[in-house]
Amino acid sequence: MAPISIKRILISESVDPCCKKILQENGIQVTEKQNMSKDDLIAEIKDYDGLVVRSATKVTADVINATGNLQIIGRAGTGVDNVDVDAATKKGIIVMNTPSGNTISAAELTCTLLMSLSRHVPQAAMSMKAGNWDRKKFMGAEMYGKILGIVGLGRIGKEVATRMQSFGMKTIGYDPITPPEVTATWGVDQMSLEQLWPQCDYITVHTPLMPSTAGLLNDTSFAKCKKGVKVVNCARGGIIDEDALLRALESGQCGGAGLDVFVEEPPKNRALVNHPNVISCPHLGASTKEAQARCGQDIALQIVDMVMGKGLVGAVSIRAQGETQIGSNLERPYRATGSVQGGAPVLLELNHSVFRQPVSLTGNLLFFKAAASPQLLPSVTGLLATAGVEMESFSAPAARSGDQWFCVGLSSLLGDLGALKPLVKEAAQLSV
Ligand SMILES: O=C(O)[C@H](O)COP(=O)(O)O
Repeated sequence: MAPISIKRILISESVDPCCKKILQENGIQVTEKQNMSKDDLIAEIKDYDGLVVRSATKVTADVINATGNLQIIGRAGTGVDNVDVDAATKKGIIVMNTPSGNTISAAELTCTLLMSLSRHVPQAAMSMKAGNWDRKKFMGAEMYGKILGIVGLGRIGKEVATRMQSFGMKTIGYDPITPPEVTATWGVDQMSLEQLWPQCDYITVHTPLMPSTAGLLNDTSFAKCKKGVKVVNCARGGIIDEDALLRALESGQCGGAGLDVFVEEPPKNRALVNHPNVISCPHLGASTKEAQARCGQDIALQIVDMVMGKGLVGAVSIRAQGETQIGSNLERPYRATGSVQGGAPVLLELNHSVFRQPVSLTGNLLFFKAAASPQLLPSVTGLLATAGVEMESFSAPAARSGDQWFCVGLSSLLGDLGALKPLVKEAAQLSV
């Protein structure tokens, strides 16, 4: 990968100081400006080669179109739903995130909300502050022996599962990508959502917000749940339909909700926030010193690597090298562009969170365009193994969703695409 020149970076939110320090040590000029309006950002952005954000900065198409020489949008955190990745990709701007820095913090907050819901800790604390001593009102329930449904079994879902198992909970889950045989090794039985809803005493969601997950818990799914089910959302506002949730809380179908995220932040839906069985936080999932230090460091080092031509770690979109966009085939909010020559596979250095592999990858995914035949995958992986390419894990997500892309996660950075060329040729023959 050729080095990319980045001289000036704007950090538009509160990002750990180590980020600025690392960038400056590598010769990049850094400006920090917080709480900018959209107009301020549009006026400012044209002077920068890079932008570092968290979730509050809305990097819309208007902002992206106002950029002059912007090369990189770095998200110090996981969710990129505040960035118009399509608009950035069209303009050749690389978008990258730091998907693992806040995993533990988000999982710990989820567990905190699950346990707070079971013992009404926030409500009891408020009652105490009001001068009361009410031991009857806050009768709770044990977590022990209860069933926790985890929708979305990526990094955070996995960490939540193992923590809550230590409280004696039975964990079941659903994920369209992570294979059931993998989650079984973490003690999570996978099943369809239809099977999952009626079994759960508690449900927690850990998916990105995208068309297929918006309103995942809605009137219909709440109706299928056990009466009094308690739900937690530390992922993204809108995965649980807020109006449906309020109706379910009012009817008692939902016994309580722990919410860290909202459709609008700060939330306008005061009836929801003020409901006595709702406990909420102002999007604090990643707000720990440890998570912020990791995310700040990760994004700075990833940008420095990119500047030095060492590769694109954590990229959720890459600079287009060819005509074909393959991301839209993947039913993911991420977009990948790369050169696809005559249907041959392409090596993309992409954020492994796209496929949320069960083990940590270095960020390399190998895509194969194939005739939607799951039988092809063993041939391809066999081919890679013969060539001595190590694979940490692999999946065929596209085959599962009925389209025509295969993906293999590689355990090491291949760096030199040339090393893969003979394989690419052979795999292409396999795929036609
Ligand atoms: O997507 C994320 O990383 C979390 O929601 C945290 O967002 P934040 O960086 O704005 O706290």
